[in-house]
Amino acid sequence: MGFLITSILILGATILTYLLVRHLKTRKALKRISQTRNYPIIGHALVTKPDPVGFIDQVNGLCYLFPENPRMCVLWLGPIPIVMLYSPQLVEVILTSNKHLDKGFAYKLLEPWLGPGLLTSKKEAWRPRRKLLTPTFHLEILKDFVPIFNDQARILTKKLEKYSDGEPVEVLSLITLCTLDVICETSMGKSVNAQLEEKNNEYVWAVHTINELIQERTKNPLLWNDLTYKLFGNGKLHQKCLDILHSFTRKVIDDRHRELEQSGWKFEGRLAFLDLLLEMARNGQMDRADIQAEVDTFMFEGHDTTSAGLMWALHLIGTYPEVQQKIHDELDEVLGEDDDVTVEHLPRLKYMECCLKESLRVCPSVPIVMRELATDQQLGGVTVPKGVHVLINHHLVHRDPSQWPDPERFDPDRFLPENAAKRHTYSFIPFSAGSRNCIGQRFAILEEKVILAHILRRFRIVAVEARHEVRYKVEIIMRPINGIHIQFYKR
Ligand code: HEM
Repeated sequence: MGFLITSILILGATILTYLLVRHLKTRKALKRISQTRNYPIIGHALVTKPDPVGFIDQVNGLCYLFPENPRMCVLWLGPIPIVMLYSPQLVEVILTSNKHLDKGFAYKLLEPWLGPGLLTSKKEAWRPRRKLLTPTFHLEILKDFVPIFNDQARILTKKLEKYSDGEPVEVLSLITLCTLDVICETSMGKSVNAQLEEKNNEYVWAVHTINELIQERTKNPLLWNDLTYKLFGNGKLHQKCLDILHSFTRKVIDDRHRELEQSGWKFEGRLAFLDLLLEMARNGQMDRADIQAEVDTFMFEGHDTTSAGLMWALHLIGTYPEVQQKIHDELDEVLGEDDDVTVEHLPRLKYMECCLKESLRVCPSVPIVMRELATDQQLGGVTVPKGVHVLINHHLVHRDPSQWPDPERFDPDRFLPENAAKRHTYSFIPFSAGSRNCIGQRFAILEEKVILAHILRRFRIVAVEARHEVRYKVEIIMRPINGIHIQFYKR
């Protein structure tokens, strides 16, 4: 017995010594990168702000403490270092690399929800899956979705008409139901009528709640273990969200599967993304768990990102009447009396596209992404060791003053071709970049253009909150703390 206890103690001491030596080695390697005062093992724990707003202010504030090139610094989440990059040059090194394609620990916390789907999977599993799914987002396929974007946008504007006397409306919840209907109908081939059912949508509630829980858990390494999370964290609420999210998507898959079986697997008209997944499963290229993971991933990524993008665009356009006037003029000229926004109209809505891009620059729906270094990597003259996590901060890259003079100014003209051509390719990365970029970016821009066109051709909008009044939190998506309120006036 005594021998056993001594052996366990020696083993424990050896593991702890190994971890400590490794930790001290990493600290030494990262010493030359800018960082505020921190301590071995606990890192920045003594000064880390616990609330989501304070935390992101603190993270973004580092850029003002360390504004010079190479524009990188280190944050320590306890013993774990995160190297934050905020210059296009450094971001390019990581995003163009074919080695650093894994996402790292924060995405592990997404796995109970999104499984090993495209967003979270390791590069070995990701590569063939991405190859398989990329053609389903081909522009020719996306064009078929435009009538659905129109139908759902019409329902949204009809709902907004109720408020067209200038009563302030909290817009995120209304838009989210619209983008949820869009993703279900386009990609899953199934309408869920979220917009028409007035009751609170459980799925949307669960998406927002689980986002908050994951953000809170990411900051606290003590809660990364499932058991400690269940015992001391919000494990119960997390499980409740998972049950709601998975039963919603399971039903979407089962319903479609049943419909296809009943029709003898005859596909009529446009093939939905889910149809393709089910067909791949029939051909043995995927199993049921793979389908569930991809449906969960696309349902989430495909609606929550676009609704946040549209909300921020309305807030910014509603703040600048002169910008809005130009959009109104363009819409009148391009659409005339036409009710629908057609595939032919879309490329002609050039100024509106500049406004959407400028909104994504100022308020990127996905403000940060992470990568785990697969090998040692030179960054800003320092060798950052393999295994370290790199955080790419879109919010700050989009404010690099060498690329974006007066970065806080909202100026859609920055995206006119003659101005955009002068900038570094990686200075604007709302959809990330490189081979692991957003698969849905063209879908997102088309959808946002159609919905925005429907809203702005019918209404003049006014943002209730001034820009400096809006406090936001960063979960996976960037959201305002107290919502965004807009007044709508019929044109
Ligand atoms: C304004 C809208 C959107 C924004 C700002 C956005 C942004 C992003 C970003 C930054 C990433 C990289 C994430 C990372 O590296 O961790 C990403 C990945 C992804 N996005 Fe989007 N996205 C949007 C819309 C969409 C839509 C509409 C879909 C689907 C219909 C979608 C599906 C995905 C998927 C599946 C990935 C993972 C891709 C991969 O790893 O291969 N996104 N998105």
